[in-house]
Amino acid sequence: MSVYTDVSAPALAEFLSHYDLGVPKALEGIGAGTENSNFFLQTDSGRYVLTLFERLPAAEIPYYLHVTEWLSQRGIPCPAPVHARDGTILRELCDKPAAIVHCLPGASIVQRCPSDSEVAAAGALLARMHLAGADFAERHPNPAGWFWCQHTARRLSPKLSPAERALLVEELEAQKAWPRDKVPGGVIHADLFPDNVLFQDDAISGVIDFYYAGDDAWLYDLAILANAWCSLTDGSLDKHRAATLWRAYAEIRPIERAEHGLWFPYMRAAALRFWLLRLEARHFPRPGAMTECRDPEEYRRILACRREFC
Ligand SMILES: Nc1ncnc2c1ncn2[C@@H]1O[C@H](COP(=O)(O)OP(=O)(O)OP(=O)(O)O)[C@@H](O)[C@H]1O
Ligand SMILES: N[C@@H](CCO)C(=O)O
Repeated sequence: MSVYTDVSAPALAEFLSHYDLGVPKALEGIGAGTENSNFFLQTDSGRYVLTLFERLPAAEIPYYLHVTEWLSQRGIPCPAPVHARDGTILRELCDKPAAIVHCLPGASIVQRCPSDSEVAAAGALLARMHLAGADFAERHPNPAGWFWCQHTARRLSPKLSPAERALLVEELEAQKAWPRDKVPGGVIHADLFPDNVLFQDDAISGVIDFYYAGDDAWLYDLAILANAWCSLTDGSLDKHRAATLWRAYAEIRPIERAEHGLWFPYMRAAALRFWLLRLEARHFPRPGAMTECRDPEEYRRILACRREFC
């Protein structure tokens, strides 16, 4: 569970006095998620999500809120920020940057494999999101892109076992040659795992958690989905599900010839990135009241399996 900061009733009341959202009825900490403190906020005008940003510097947060506002205005079901009376979308609560966004209906898939139709829906939604974000003007390099991977690998190295360190060194050496800017790209979500997609009546009703979004290759975003939605327990790729994902995506954004040869390298690059992300969370944990740590081994296994393809 992840709620790093407790919000008292007086602090909430002061915060809400800047918004036209009516009287607060309930504030409930959300257990899922690892990065921020999230709360369902019920007021007499509706249901919202209150986020206190625990990791991101305040200066970077407006980008994420602008992206979701832009995409939601273009038909992507994502959490549009609520504007305070003075027009701002980012304020401060308990000495943390904080925002209120609209609460989306539906529930994510938990403790089961996504079905073919759910995988296809996720692929199609990702393609729509890429196209909807194509004209978004703010530039923001992928915060967990190649530069971050190299930096995090150096930071983690003394904490790793000899076998983990050897794997990391080999991967950095192999992956440094792969092109990252010669293929179509733009805003990518970069964390579209099943827990960040809400379904209602078999259709996607919400895409959440844009706090890793940034500019990168669109195919790399699809590779993140392939690992997250189409991996078996042993880390191997369910090729049937991956083909379903690819087809559904390509029907909406046809994949260019230059991208085809990068499909497997990008899955491997995406596996490395999430292995590092989880290792970082394990070896450099943030102090938190309730913290869920995801297993780095899952992504080490996925990485080991993707190495067999390229
Ligand atoms: N706009 C929203 N509408 C409905 N539910 C939401 C919304 N935002 C967040 N949630 C709920 O809160 C949970 C945690 O949110 P989120 O995934 O953004 O957490 P996080 O800590 O920011 O990130 P991460 O998943 O990367 O660790 C989600 O699983 C979902 O249940
Ligand atoms: N989706 C990431 C967590 C960061 O949002 C993971 O599964 O490691």
